[in-house]
This record gives sequence, C-alpha cells and structure tokens, in this order.
Amino acid sequence: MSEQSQNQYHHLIDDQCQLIPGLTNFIRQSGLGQSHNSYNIVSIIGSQNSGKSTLLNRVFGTNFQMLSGSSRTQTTKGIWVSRDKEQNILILDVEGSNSRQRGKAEKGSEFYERSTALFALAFSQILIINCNSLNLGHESEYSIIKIIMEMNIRLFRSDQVKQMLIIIRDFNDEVDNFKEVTESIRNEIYGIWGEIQKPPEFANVQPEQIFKIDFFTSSHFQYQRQKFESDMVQLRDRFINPGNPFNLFKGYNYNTNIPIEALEDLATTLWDTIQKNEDLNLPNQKLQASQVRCLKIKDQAIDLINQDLQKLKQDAESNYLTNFNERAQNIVTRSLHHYDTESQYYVEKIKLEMRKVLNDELKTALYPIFNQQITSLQQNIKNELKNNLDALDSRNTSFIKYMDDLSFIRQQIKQVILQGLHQSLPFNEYKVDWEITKIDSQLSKVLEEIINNAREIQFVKYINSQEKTIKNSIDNLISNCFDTLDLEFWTTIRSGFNQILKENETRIRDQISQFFDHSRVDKEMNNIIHQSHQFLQDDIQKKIRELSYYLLKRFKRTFLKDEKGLTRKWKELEEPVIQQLFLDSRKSIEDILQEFTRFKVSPPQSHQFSARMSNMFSSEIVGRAQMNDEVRQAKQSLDFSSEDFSVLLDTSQINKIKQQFIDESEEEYNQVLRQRNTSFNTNVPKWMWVVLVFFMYDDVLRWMANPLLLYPIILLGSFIGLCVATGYQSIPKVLFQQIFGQLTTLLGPLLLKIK
Ligand SMILES: Nc1nc2c(ncn2[C@@H]2O[C@H](COP(=O)(O)OP(=O)(O)OP(=O)(O)O)[C@@H](O)[C@H]2O)c(=O)[nH]1
Repeated sequence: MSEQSQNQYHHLIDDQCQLIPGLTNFIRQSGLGQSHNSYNIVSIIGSQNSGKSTLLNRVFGTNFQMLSGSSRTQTTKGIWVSRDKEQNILILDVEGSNSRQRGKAEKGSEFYERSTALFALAFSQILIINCNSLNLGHESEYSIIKIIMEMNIRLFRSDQVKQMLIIIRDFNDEVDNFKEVTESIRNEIYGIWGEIQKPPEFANVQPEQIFKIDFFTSSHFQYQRQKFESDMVQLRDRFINPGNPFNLFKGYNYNTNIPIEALEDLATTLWDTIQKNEDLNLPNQKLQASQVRCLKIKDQAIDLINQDLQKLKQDAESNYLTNFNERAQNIVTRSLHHYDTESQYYVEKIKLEMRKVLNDELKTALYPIFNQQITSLQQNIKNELKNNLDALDSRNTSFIKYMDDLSFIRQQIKQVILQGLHQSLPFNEYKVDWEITKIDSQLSKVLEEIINNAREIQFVKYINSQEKTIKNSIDNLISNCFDTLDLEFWTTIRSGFNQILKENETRIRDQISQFFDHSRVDKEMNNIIHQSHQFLQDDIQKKIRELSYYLLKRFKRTFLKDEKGLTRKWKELEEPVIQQLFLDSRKSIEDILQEFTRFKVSPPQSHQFSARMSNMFSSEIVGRAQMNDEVRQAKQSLDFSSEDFSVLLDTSQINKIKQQFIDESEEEYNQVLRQRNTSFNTNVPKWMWVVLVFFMYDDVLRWMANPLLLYPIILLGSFIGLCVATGYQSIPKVLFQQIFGQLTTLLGPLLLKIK
C-alpha cells in the first residue's frame, strides 16, 4: 500500500492473528475522534476475490485495494479499517474466506476465518455478507453463515439484534426472481439454524429473534456496468439517508455504543476473547472496554494535576498555607472536571464507580499534604501562643489583668484553630475521613495545656506574693507582740493573726474565684491558711530563741521606767520600795514566761468555710444525727482545746531561761542600787567647787574666745531659748538630765578615785 493510502486505513488484525495497536490514532486522524457514541460500524465478509473491496469503495468512498486485471492472488489480508468519506461510519474489510494462501497459517485457515468473521459480527452493527449469484446454494457460501450463527449463540447476550445484509452480486433480474431467490436463501438460513447445535434455552428461539436479515442485489459488474454503478449509489443511500425507507441504521440505539475512543480497547478485548475461544458476552465486553477507558481517563485526570499536587506538597512542607483548601479544591475540581468531560459517554454505572475511585485517590494523595499542613498549623498555634504569652509576661500586669488577657488570648487562638481547620479542609465531605473533629480536639488540647500551664504559673506567682504579704504582716505582728510582751500575748497574737487572715482571705478569694472553681478556691485558701499558720509558728519559734532578751527588755521597761515611761528617780526612792518594785516586775515577767510553755494558736479554718460551718451548726435542720463527717471534723477543729496546743518550751528550757532572767534582772537591780547610793555631786565638798572655779575661770574665758566652742554654745543657748519660748522647756531639761546623769555615772567613780 502506498504511503498516501496508509493514512486512510488502519491494519487492525494482521494475517498472523495479531491485533495491531493504533485504531484510536486512526480514528483521530481520520476526523472521527469527536463523534463520541454517534457512529456506525459496517463490516464485510465473503469469499476471496468476490468483489468486497470494489463494493466498499463504491458505497463508502473508501480506497481499499482491489484486485486488478486477471491476477487471482489475495489482496486483503487480515482486517483493514477505513471510514466513510462523509459519514461517521467505520468500515471493516475482512480477508476473504476460502483463502488458498492461508492454508499454511499456524492455527489453520478455518480458525482464522471463523475468528475474523466472528470479530466482524461482534464489532459491527451491520455485517455485509458478500455472495455471488453463481455460487448461491453452494455449501461453501453457507458455511460462513452457519459458523456465524453457531458462534452468535455464544453472543446471545448481545445488546441488539444482529443485522446482516446479504448482497447478491451479478444478479440478473431478467433471469432470476428476487423474491424467490431471497426466500430460498432465507429458508436455507433457517434450515441451517435448525441444524446447528444449540443450548437448550435456544431450542424454541426463532432465528429472526437473533438476526435481522436484509437482501440487496447488484447487477453484473462487467456486463451491466452502468446499472451496477447505479445499484451502488442506491445501496449508499440506504446507509446514509435516514429518510430512505430501507435505511439500514433505522431504529439503531446509539446509547449501546461505547464512546469511539474506547473502540480500540473493545477491539482488543474482543479479539483476545475470540483467540482464547472463550464465551463472548458483548454487553460485558463493552462494559469491560468502558472500564478500561474510564480507568485510563481517571489516570489522565490524576496526571493532569500531578504537577500541582507536587507543588502543593513542596509548599506545605516549607510553610503553613492559608489557601490550602482553595488550592486543594482547585486540584480536585480540575481533575474531576477532566474526568467528567472525557467519560460522559460511558456507561453511567462504570463512570460513577471510576469517579469514586478517582475522588478517593485524590483524597488519599492530598491526605499526607493535609497532615503536613496540620503539623504546620499546630506549630503556628504554639508559636503564636508563645509570642502572646511572652508579650503578656513582659507587660508585668496584675493577676486579674493577666488572667483576663489570658482568656482573651485563649479565645483568639481558638479562632486561629477554627480558621486553620477551615483553611485546611478542601471539602466538607472529607471531614469524617480526615478526622477533623479529632484534630480539632487535639489542637484545643494543646491550647488548653499551654494556657493552663500559664494560668498555673501565674497563679503560683500570685499565691506566693500573697503569702509574702501575709508573712510580712505576721512578722510585724510577732515583732510587736514580743516588743510589748505581756500576759495578753496569745490573745493579741490570735486576734491579730485572725484579722490578717480575714482581710487577706476576703481579698484573695474575691480575686481568684473569678478564674477558678469553688473547690479549687477552697483548697488554695486552706493551703494559704495552713501556710500562714506555719509562718506564725516559725516566727514565734525564731523569736523564742531570743526570749531572754525580750524578757529582760520588758523587765527593764517595768522596773526602770515609771507608768509614764520616764526613768525612775532612784535617789528619791527608799531601798525597800525599790526592792518591791524589782520583785513585782520580776514576778510579772516570770508569769509572762509561763505563757511560752505551749503554742496557743490553733490551726485556723478558712473564714468563709468556718462561717458556713457555724451556720450549719446553728441551723436546726442539721440535727446531731444528721451531721456528716465533714461537718463533725470542722466542728472539732473549732472546738480546739488548750490541751491540743503543741509544746513550745519544756520545763527545763523554761527553768534555764528563768534562771538567766533572774541573774540578769538581779544585775539590773544591783546596778540601780549602786546608782542610788552613789552620788557624785553631793559627796564633793563645796569649797572644792570654789577652788575649781577659781582656777578655771580665766581658762574658760580663753576657751570662749575660740569660735569652735563659742558657736556651739550660742547654738545650744538658742535651742534652749526656743524650747522655753515655745513651751517645750522639758525637752532641754530631760536632755540635760540624761547627759549629766551619764557623765556623772561615767566620770563620778574616776573622780572619786582621784579624791
Ligand atoms: N463478476 C464480478 N466481478 C467483480 C465484481 N466486483 C468486482 N469484481 C472483480 O473481482 C475481482 C476482485 O475484486 P476485489 O474487489 O479485489 O475482491 P475482494 O473480494 O476484495 O478480494 P480479496 O480482498 O482478495 O478477497 C476484481 O478483478 C474485480 O474487478 C462483481 O460484482 N462481479
């Protein structure tokens, strides 16, 4: 065949029983690619050199090679495909039967003839059986029809009645009666139908239920050439003119056609099945071809978006993508759109099944990228939380403001999670498979953990600072009580401590109950109260180590000072009075010391808790019998008796401190006595003062000339004058007495020694 004519044909099956790929290409190149399922297929079978190619070329405008001159060699080998010059009709020219050249083929000529004829019957809508009027009635002419009928029983699940057009060539209507001839052939065929072995279910089936047989006669090719050509034109009209009452495609259901681009798959499947000599089931074969095609279209639809998918993957690996859903949607939509467009003419069921497969594959391909996106989202959330918390920490705000800001941040991040999930979910239908609810709760869990952690840290800081405040107040209370030791020591401590707790508890409760639940607040308050009680114990224990110092200090204040706090004038007091004063003071201190045998502050309850308990005790509703364990315990703690107080100082420690105090207080007493009995200025004779003034006066005048002495004296004089003028003359008097008294104490003994 020349190169030019090669383009108008496709050699579908060669003479070695091989199906040659390229039918789809041929369909495209011959301009049938867009005909979808509105096309027809016409095949021709018949004896070798019976003028098949000649007929096809005349009727369909094809250019099949014809035998020229007197050569009787075979021109058509295997099956060749061409198309009608105008219409969407594919034409199959099948190698002639009774081929002498095929005798040596591998599986034999009979197998080959049967296979190609069966293929032509199964593949096409109209099978032309080319007969010569001269051969009619010959066994060889009917053998092919017999074979087709037999084989067609195996095609009984065909989707349409098979249409056969028997063309009787070289028909001479002057000699032969068309009606008689065709009736005779029809009877012959029905006779064959009766002869062939059929499965039981075909026993009562009439051949016309399976075959539609039409006849056409053509005039003698050589002797009635003009008429022959006119017959060919008429025959063409039956194929192409829908208005022709003998139109051969009338009533054909094009929906049973698979799309033309799947024909190659169908041809391959059919030929394989025929070659394996398996049962044919045309609708199934068509479904199979549809399946193969839909699978290919599905693969194309994946290939189409593969590059974008890879790009999305790369981008998602390096960053969180705010437009992930849009990009994923675009990928899926584009892929499905391609699939829908390309598969629209295929069997609905198969089309939908494969669409689901495509959808699943797209979802599966997107899932790891989605996972990456969620990992980035989680990281983003953590980073954003960290930045927000760092900023909040750096603002150094109050506890309440911090907690308010924290809950604002929590709300904000919740929004970020919602938005992130929205941005990462391309379709709502993916929600379940991609476990969005689970991811949402995981991300929320991460958020809650970080927020709770920050809350707890801030809470601990707050509690610590509050405990510090309480501790300072307790420190002050204890210091004051030790500075002013008296028999009311424990009462003062208890009421002071109670007051501190009450004030702080109200404040702390108010603040923390805005952010923590009732039981947590109660628990923390009890801890604070317990801790405060511990502070109190520790503070008192610490001070107790210096108890001797505080007792002596207290003793001095009672013994050395009068009720107004002024230093006693010992010289004005008689010794027995002083002794009595000493003994009284000592006794009171010894009494105070006895107070330190036990720690007399019971572990307190939360004020609000106690108040609740008290209310409950006073309530008549709660009878003793109804009192539950909690109430009973609380009541016991309120009834704390002195027996329960812990030991502070044992008897030996008390005795030791007492002894030390007695020694030190006696030393003080003796010193007072010495002071009383030692009078420097009264023991000095008056004449001695006169002599002293006589020898000193000129020196005094000389000292006065020195400004370092004169100015302090003037300043001192002015100060005394100012105090007198403003009515505070007692100030210089007291100062003078103090200074003079000290000087006398220091210098008196020295001067006495000199004397
Ligand atoms: N008597 C007669 N001869 C014809 C007719 N049509 C064609 N021929 C001749 O028959 C010979 C074979 O024609 P082809 O058209 O090549 O026959 P064919 O059946 O395609 O041949 P193969 O493909 O080799 O089987 C040629 O010499 C034609 O001129 C016809 O209607 N009657």
